[in-house]
Amino acid sequence: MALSFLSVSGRPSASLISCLAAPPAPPPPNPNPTALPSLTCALQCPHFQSCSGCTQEYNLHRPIILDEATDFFNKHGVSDFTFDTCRLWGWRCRAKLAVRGSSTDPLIGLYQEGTHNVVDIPGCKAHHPNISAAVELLKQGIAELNVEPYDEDQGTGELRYVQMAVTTYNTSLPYAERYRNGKVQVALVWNSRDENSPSSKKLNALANFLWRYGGPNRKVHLIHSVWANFQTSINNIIFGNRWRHLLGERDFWEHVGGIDVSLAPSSFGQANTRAFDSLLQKLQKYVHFGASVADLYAGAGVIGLSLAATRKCRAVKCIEINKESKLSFEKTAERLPNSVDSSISWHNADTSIDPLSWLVGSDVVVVDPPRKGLDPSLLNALRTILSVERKSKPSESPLLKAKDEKRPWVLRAKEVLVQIQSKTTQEEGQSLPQTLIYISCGWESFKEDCMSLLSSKAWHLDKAHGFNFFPGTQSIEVLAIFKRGPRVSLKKKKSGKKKKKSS
Ligand SMILES: C[S@@+](CC[C@H](N)C(=O)[O-])C[C@H]1O[C@@H](n2cnc3c(N)ncnc32)[C@H](O)[C@@H]1O
Repeated sequence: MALSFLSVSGRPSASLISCLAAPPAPPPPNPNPTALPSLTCALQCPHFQSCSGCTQEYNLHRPIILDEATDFFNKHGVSDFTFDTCRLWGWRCRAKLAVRGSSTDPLIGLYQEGTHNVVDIPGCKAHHPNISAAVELLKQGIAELNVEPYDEDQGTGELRYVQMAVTTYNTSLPYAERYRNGKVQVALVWNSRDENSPSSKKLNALANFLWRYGGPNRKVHLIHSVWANFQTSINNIIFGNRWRHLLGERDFWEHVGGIDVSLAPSSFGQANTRAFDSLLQKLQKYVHFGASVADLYAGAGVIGLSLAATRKCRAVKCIEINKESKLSFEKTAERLPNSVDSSISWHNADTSIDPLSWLVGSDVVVVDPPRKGLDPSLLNALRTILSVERKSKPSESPLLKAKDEKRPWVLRAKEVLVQIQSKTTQEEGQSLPQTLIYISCGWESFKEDCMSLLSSKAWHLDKAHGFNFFPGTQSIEVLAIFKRGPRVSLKKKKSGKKKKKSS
């Protein structure tokens, strides 16, 4: 269904760009063709009132905050903000679901708003359809094998949560069929310390059940692999530290941003694969060929490595706090085309510790923080970047200071865990970034960080784009491009040129 470019009278409007937006069932015929396309972009989900996942039922192509975002960017100098409506249904390729109820009547879904009551959500309109199919299969396995869902009050039971992730990477299928035929990596969060506990027999039986009825020997091959995670803590943290691969392919590949990407179940992965791909393609245009890039809050380094491959970056440095992402980074880096000749590194570090040291030597810094936004120390380093540059005599450069660092805990935090050298020698420069690319899933924190950056006068907003990463919710994903220093108005630019000519 093609969505038109809409404008709301009396206010600047975002250009709406539509991509594949297939409804779950054919929409009812529209008796009034002049009416707004609200009904054709409706969620049509029976769980809407009870499940906390979606908060917007109509106009999925126009999240409620879109007008506010358009106004905000316009006020800050970006009059051509665009919004990509993306896929409206079946977009979620990664879901973490609670397992509660009883073995005869298991509930697998999200909490009801403000409670810890789990709402069962068969046929959820946001989930990739194969996640829903895998959940149904899991329920059958739970009932048949008498698996006890977790009881939060008592701390008893066996299965606490399940994470389902869909890979649409299947090069043996034509591109148009890959999404529909995605396979599901199932990670079962088991209420025991490790695989040696007495209940492990049941865990293995459940994994075998999924494999027998959803694995490669079935007409429809649904299950990609089965993993176990062991978690006994009584807090709300979903995953424990111990992971075990049980069945199926160990490696989970996806293709986004022009590269093959490996994602372990323990690493961060974007929920909306197709929308993320659109964002990466847009982002690449803002990075010049041969740039040196710092990718902060990097996860498994998907953004940095995609830039290394598509923008022939001189250097890419990824900084991530979760050490579980290291293996996925290494696998992805190994699969980069041979033509990639960047100096690439992945650091298991906290961006908020000595953040300036991560910025030095990069032309472009990409930040993709969690919903709460930038760490205050990083925000401060970005705000004061001009003064650091001005004050720095060559002998006092931030880079040299970083090299003189002696504090063992700071040195430990900066340890390079993965290093791939470029074939041609690349000297790390001492420059500070001229471009800041901010990717945000938290609109409120983004606004605050953005205003703080602009008020410092160290940066101005150059471009901004929105992506419908979470249709049916209040959230959008923002890609904002900041450039160093104050905005140079077009008038000034023109008069500057004239002066040059006449002199
Ligand atoms: C929104 S995710 C983005 C991941 C990655 N850019 C991607 O698109 O796959 C945010 C990431 O920041 C990491 N993170 C959170 N706080 C951090 C910190 N203080 N320093 C470094 N990484 C951090 C999280 O572990 C997570 O992987």
